[in-house]
Amino acid sequence: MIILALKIKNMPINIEQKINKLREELRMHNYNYYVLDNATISDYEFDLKLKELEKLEAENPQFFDPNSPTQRVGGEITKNFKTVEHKNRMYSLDNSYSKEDLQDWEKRIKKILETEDVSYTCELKYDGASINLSYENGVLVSAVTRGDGFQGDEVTANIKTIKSIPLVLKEAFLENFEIRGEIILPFDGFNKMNEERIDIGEEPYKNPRNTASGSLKLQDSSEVAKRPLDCLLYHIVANKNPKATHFETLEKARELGFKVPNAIEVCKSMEEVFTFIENWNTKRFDLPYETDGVVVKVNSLAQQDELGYTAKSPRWAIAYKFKTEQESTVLNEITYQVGRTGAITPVANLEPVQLAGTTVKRASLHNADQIEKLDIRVGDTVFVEKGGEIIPKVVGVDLSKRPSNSEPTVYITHCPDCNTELVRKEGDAKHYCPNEYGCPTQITSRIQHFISRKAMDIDGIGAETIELLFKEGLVQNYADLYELKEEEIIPLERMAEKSAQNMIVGIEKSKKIPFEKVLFAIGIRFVGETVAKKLANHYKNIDALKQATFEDLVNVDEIGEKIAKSVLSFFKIDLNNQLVERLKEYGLQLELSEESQEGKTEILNGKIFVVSGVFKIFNRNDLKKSIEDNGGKVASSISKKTNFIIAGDNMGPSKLAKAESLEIPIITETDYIKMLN
Ligand SMILES: NC(=O)c1ccc[n+]([C@@H]2O[C@H](COP(=O)([O-])OP(=O)(O)OC[C@H]3O[C@@H](n4cnc5c(N)ncnc54)[C@H](O)[C@@H]3O)[C@@H](O)[C@H]2O)c1
Ligand SMILES: [Zn+2]
Repeated sequence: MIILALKIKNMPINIEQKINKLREELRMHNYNYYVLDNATISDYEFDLKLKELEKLEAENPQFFDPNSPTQRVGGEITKNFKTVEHKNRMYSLDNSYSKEDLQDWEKRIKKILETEDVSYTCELKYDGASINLSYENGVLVSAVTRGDGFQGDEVTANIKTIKSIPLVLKEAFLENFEIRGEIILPFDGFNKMNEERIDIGEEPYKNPRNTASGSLKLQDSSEVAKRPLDCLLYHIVANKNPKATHFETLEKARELGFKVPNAIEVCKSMEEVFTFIENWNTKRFDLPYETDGVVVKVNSLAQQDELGYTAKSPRWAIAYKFKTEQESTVLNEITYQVGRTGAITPVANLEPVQLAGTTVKRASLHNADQIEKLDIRVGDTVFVEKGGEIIPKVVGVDLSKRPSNSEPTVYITHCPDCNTELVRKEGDAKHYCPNEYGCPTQITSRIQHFISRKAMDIDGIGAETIELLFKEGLVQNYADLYELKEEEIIPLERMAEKSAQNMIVGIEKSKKIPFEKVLFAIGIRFVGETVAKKLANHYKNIDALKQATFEDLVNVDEIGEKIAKSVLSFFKIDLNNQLVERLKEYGLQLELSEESQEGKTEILNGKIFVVSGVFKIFNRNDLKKSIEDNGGKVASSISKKTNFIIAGDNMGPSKLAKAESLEIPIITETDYIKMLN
């Protein structure tokens, strides 16, 4: 008896605790996902937990809390932007994973509407970050993120860098309205950004969605402008919408100049909705961007009004989530690749398996932590997923199929290539081979980088030829290329007189490649194409760059501490200096050419400018370019060395105070133009 009473007494407390624990957990995941753009569990796992909480709350209404993650849109506002209240709330969407869920939804809405006569629009669910654009008299006036649904971050300046978003509409449409869409990063652009990151030895970005969302939160719009973001629109909010249906409204949006994808259909029944879903479940892999489901919406706007909203989502819409393309297969072997910067990447060699239309044999295992976290072992049956990334990834292990003699994976301690002991810096997920100048793969990858299209663009030599030349002892570094002789090359495997000649011609031609590309080619870590261009324009020749101090470097516009340190350590190494001197002797361009100086003047003669605020005549980047083209230099922050500050509207108060205390003249853009004339 006593035991029973205790049990009954304890039960509600347990459920309450369980509910609170789930709420806590979900709040943490929301924070990781929306604020840090770095989720630590899969969306599917997240959705399961949310559904579990929904169920517990429905069964135990006494624990209702308006602040529960089931009652609120998951996002948050950040402190880095102006917080703006939404005129019309922004909602999330209810999720479903099965046809039954959709049929239940249909029943619910038909019951509320008291009619069988409902048609739907089906759209794809674009995977990015939601945005609300406000137009007044045909002009874009603000762009705000969803935030917590009530208020969001005002990111107008960043949004204006996205070329497909019309700043002024083709025709007037209502006095004012809002249009909502998804900021996405197409696969192409995402993969290109990652190639560049890998190129300079940075960890690649995880996935397009996080990267798109993270890009919106960058403080520097010129950085955002470099990212190939796009915006797909799906909803107009207007007081006096002249259209009667959602579909017609979207057509109108398209006419106004917005990018509204074509994969939209009006469906007269759930059967037609299912057909749309099935079609796009496979066709979506041909799209240039990521989609994670289909959004089904009641087409009639009058019916939408009648249905209204729950605390979190419209009743008139529901998302159907695609299942991620996943297959299981056997992991035969783990091999380790050495990158140009010495970074080690573990690779899963798989029993070939068909996945999303391609045969997959290899998949990325990321790093030692990932292998340990998932306890991945050779012989395991593993789950492989393919997203928009070039290389598929292993996401889990089917433990029920683990062989009884399986052994935990022991990560390598020494370089598979040169046997040097690997190192791991604090805060870095990857292991590195520190033998930068002796490790064969690092040597050949550096030469391969040197000849690559974006660098010296040497025709007639490919990556394999470099390996061959290295193996044969003909080149040890990129400078050796310029000593190669035809008669040395001809006897090599798979070489003929013609190909040897082509190589020599290609190498000779590369002597004309401009300085900024040479600077990129010599492979200073973190100096990518853009940074190389910046440094070349600022320092004009390699010797000036070599003499730059840390303070000089970090004061160059857009050059941070990491790059500055890397430049300094590159020139601390004798071998690098010897190579650079040799390149100079061979006649490579180690200073800006006269041609690239054309149209440029020396009027500003080394004067250092700091640019601050928003400008009317120039856009910020053009202003900086103009300063550099006329012999001036642009610095990132105000110091004693600054000669002038060109101030636009909204110059930051701390900059203003600093300028005044150092008595540095503050001029307008008009003053600047006068200075040039
Ligand atoms: N893994 C994690 O830790 C974690 C944490 C939080 C949230 N999540 C995931 O995020 C999702 C929840 O995020 P959410 O609240 O933004 O909901 P959601 O992304 O599932 O759906 C709502 C959003 O879909 C977007 N959308 C795209 N195409 C659309 C279209 N054609 N029509 C209308 N809207 C369209 C809109 O921006 C809208 O705000 C869930 O899938 C969840 O799994 C994951
Ligand atoms: Zn090595």
